[in-house]
Amino acid sequence: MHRVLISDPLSEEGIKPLREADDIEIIKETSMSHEELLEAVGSAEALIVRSQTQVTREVIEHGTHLKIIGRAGVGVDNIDLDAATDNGVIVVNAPDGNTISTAEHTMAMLMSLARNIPQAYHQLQQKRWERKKFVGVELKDKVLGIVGFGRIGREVAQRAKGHRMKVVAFDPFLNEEKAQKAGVTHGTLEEVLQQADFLTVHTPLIEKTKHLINEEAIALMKDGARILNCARGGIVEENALYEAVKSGKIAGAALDVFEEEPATEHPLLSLPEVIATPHLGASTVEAQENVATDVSADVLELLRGGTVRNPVNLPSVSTEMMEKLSPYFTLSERLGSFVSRIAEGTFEKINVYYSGELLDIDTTPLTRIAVKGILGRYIGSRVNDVNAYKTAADKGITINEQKSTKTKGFTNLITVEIETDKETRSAAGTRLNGLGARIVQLDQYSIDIVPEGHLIVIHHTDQPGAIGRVGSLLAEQDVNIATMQVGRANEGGEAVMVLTVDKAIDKQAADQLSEIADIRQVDYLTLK
Ligand SMILES: NC(=O)C1=CN([C@@H]2O[C@H](COP(=O)(O)OP(=O)(O)OC[C@H]3O[C@@H](n4cnc5c(N)ncnc54)[C@H](O)[C@@H]3O)[C@@H](O)[C@H]2O)C=CC1
Ligand SMILES: O=C(O)C(=O)COP(=O)(O)O
Repeated sequence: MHRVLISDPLSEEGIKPLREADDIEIIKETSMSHEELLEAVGSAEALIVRSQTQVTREVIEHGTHLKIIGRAGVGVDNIDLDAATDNGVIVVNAPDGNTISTAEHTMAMLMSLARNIPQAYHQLQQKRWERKKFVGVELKDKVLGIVGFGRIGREVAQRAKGHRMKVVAFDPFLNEEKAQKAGVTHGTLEEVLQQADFLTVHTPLIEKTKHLINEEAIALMKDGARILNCARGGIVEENALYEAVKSGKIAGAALDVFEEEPATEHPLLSLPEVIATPHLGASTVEAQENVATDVSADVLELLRGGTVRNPVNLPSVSTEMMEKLSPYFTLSERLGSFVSRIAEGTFEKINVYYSGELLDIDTTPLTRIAVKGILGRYIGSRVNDVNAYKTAADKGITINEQKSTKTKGFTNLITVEIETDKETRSAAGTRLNGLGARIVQLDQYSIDIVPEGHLIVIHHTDQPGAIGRVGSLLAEQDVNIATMQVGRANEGGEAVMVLTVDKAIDKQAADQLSEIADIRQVDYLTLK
């Protein structure tokens, strides 16, 4: 008998297949204390949650029999994915089931915001017939700025077009062609901020999107613009939003989510221009049935020894293959992270070439992990070697894996290349006997760096003094250079410097480096 613990409210209709299974015992306890959860998870093979239960490392480690965590919804930011992976627990979610409901909720919030519906209703309840106070704005011909053009962002765009709004969207995976197909205008983040009358965010909450809409971003927006967040608390910085609404810079905001939930005492709720719902985006009969059905199917499948449809963290390689491939996993992922960091533009194609002793083995898992390294720049921990291909396909990125007999003198060589709408960039790496992994080529330049720690990649014109100026500027920042590799196409021509440094530099230091004469591009990253 497999024990399944359900710790958040889930649709009974959706979990019917689990209820009806002879080999499943369900424990549904939706108001457990932390201690009760720790105890209950101890005997469960599956844990199914929504956004409420915080599935921390402590919870996962108490789940000594846990095989799978099912998230009946999209965002997995309440689940410690690293801890799940470390403990061999597969995490699955339900990425499609609540898209429509959340898009519809966003539209409800957009219209309520434009017409002050909650505020006016509140006044009526106080027996006040207020008409002058609640003059709204039309949506027609207004610009809706969308940040994050994934499943929900795209659905919101379609509906906003129905209201004859102009939609301008930013997403690292969106280019002119895809935008045109969707009938929206493609913009940079700055352009979207500058043009939006209403701004709505639909990204995951990951390191890169935390406080994406902060004081600086809001300053770029039109005076009197309005902001919506029906994605995750923390994408819009709450203090910055509070100050902007208080000062009148932002005319109003609609929030379904907060950095800390429940958020009944939040200062934003004291502002009359702010309307809010208690994380209701996915709370419809239909969405709840969809996500519960999807997650139940995966849980049932896995507990019976099958494969899951919506894995979030699952590394699935046979033990035998693992032995051959494992020395190359880290190298592949880091090559992917490295190239993705230096490539500019919208990613369109990923090419991975293998040669030498990698010619005769199935390198697909390595390609997947290279793709994971690349997409991780934008999607964070939600992409893994299992879902990397699907995620790339969803984003319209083609993956091409090739075997090549060109070894360039190495016994094994992996080359990861990204084609964007602007350029093609590549890096090649090898494992040297006894010395570990090395990145040996960046575009046309031969280099030799260990792919770990803090790196700075500088593209410049080969001129006397350039290296010295970089060294001095980093010294001023108290950044110690551990190694430096320089490559150039020809004397006085295009050149590259790759530095490993003892501590990470920040954007400000990188900007200062870019201001040095003859320097064209500065990228910095940490490989770990
Ligand atoms: N309020 C609620 O009840 C619900 C909230 N959500 C939240 O909505 C969000 C979006 O969900 P989906 O559309 O289903 O996910 P999705 O994965 O289909 O789309 C997310 C998009 O954000 C983009 N993105 C990532 N980093 C970005 C950046 N720095 N700038 C711009 N775009 C970036 C990705 O490329 C992707 O296209 C998630 O945070 C999810 O948790 C989802 C369902 C219900
Ligand atoms: O699916 C998501 O990401 C959501 O935010 C929905 O959250 P919920 O399942 O309603 O607690």
